[in-house]
Amino acid sequence: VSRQLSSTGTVVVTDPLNFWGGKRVKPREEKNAEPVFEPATGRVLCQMIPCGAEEVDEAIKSAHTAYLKWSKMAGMERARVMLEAARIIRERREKIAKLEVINNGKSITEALVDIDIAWQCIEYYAGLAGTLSGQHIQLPGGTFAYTRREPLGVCVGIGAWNYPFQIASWKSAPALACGNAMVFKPSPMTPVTAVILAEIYKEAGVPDGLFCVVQGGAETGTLLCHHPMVAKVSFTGSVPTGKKVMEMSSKGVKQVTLELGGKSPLIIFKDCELENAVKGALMANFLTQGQVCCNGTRVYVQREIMPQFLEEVVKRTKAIPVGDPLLDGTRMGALISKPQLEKVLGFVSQAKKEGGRVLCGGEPFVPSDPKLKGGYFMSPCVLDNCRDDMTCVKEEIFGPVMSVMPFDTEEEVIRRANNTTFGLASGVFTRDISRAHRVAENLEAGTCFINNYNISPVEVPFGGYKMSGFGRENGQVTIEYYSQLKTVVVEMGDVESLF
Ligand SMILES: NC(=O)C1=CN([C@@H]2O[C@H](COP(=O)(O)OP(=O)(O)OC[C@H]3O[C@@H](n4cnc5c(N)ncnc54)[C@H](O)[C@@H]3O)[C@@H](O)[C@H]2O)C=CC1
Ligand SMILES: C[N+](C)(C)CCCC(=O)O
Repeated sequence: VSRQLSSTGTVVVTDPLNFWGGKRVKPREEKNAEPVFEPATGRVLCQMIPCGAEEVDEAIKSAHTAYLKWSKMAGMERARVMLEAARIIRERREKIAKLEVINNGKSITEALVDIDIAWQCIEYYAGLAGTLSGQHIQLPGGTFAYTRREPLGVCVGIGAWNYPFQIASWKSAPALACGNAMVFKPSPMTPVTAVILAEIYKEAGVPDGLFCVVQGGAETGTLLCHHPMVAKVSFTGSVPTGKKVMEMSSKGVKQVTLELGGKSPLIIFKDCELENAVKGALMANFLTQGQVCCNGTRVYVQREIMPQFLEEVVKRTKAIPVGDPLLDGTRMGALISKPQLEKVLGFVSQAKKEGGRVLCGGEPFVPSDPKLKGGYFMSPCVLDNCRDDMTCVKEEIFGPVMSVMPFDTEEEVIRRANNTTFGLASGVFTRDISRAHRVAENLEAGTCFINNYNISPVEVPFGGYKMSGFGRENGQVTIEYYSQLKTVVVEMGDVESLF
């Protein structure tokens, strides 16, 4: 993609977006096609044509054929192929990031980070592929047992639209490292980059079919979850859909990993380093136009420093350059869709009705560039005067809206922070190290960031408590979620029969 071709408002994708058997596959029939929009312009970027039952079956069978070869390869050999895939992604990061921006609407600065995290994830699990092993257990009389760490088989990945390429990598890297194959279904709103990952794996040398991409929405997702040859489903998305995925998977007793939503608390104590706390609050709320599952959208600020905090956070929020996501200077692009923009703006008006005060933003934003007139932009919003019982504080907004609330004591703020059905992430800013670790211990969430927010090194496990899901992505522990133990018992004496 040349510089000219890849500017905002110019790209049209016509190549087939399905991938199995080692190549892109044209949809069998064009029916039920849905237009996919470029968020920054509102223009049609391509058509998403969902896969039906026969296509899903073909993809899964192709994955199974690849699994039979791949799972028999040495871990070190799988590692070599994965390292090559990571290298190719690194080499093409600009091109992939641009397509991600055109399809998703986030800024190029962020998309480049996403692509870097993607190859790092593949590199990390390549490093673990050669270390997979079991245990040797000694039993009386020289008899012994050993365990083997074996793959599960064909795994399904179902992704959300906020981190399309990164999610496909977070799911496929540990799956492939363990010897599994994966059939991945991107969100119907972001179908264009997963197939590039499939091509790169192929180029790096995986057996044909090892990483397949099927396009589609709920129906295709349902077919995947019900397919008898699928061993596991790893899902990223909303809580209601996650529940359905779990229910469907239960019919075939399939393993599930659920990365669901959140309404995470960020707690800022008066002894914090204020400038860092303000930066942390921005990182916790405004990445990817606020459409991030682990965002710290309930910002609790100790009363004494509330005025200084608000002044600084509002000043910086107003200064965020919103606009053409492909420009290097842009820090906030467009939301994923018109309905999503309307939904988020609806949360802001509801907050006003319930007594919230808009300190800045919260309005549709029309960039001066005429080609962006139809884009789904809004100005990032800070809401003050919020209470725990307000809709904007209870529900996941999935947009650039920060709700700020005062608190007085540590005990009080922990109780309020935990008063939610979600539990994905949390954060605390303080210079008191005992307090920091005590708060981290007492918060009911899968991650607690101390004196930062939303950094996600691939070495670190990521996942939810409570209704934010279970299972983990990233880190060594994820090997457990993509493998199973076989116990082999070896008798060295005679059989002592009871009969
Ligand atoms: N926490 C998170 O990471 C995310 C939260 N959301 C929230 O969910 C709202 C709705 O967004 P959606 O993209 O519609 O989320 P969703 O949870 O419905 O979709 C996520 C994925 O699941 C697939 N899917 C949908 N129904 C399915 C079914 N019955 N069986 C199998 N797969 C199915 C979708 O095609 C997509 O690939 C957003 O406005 C946002 O608030 C959305 C995406 C990610
Ligand atoms: C990369 N990070 C931590 C900002 C978000 C990743 C989780 C997600 O898929 O929303």
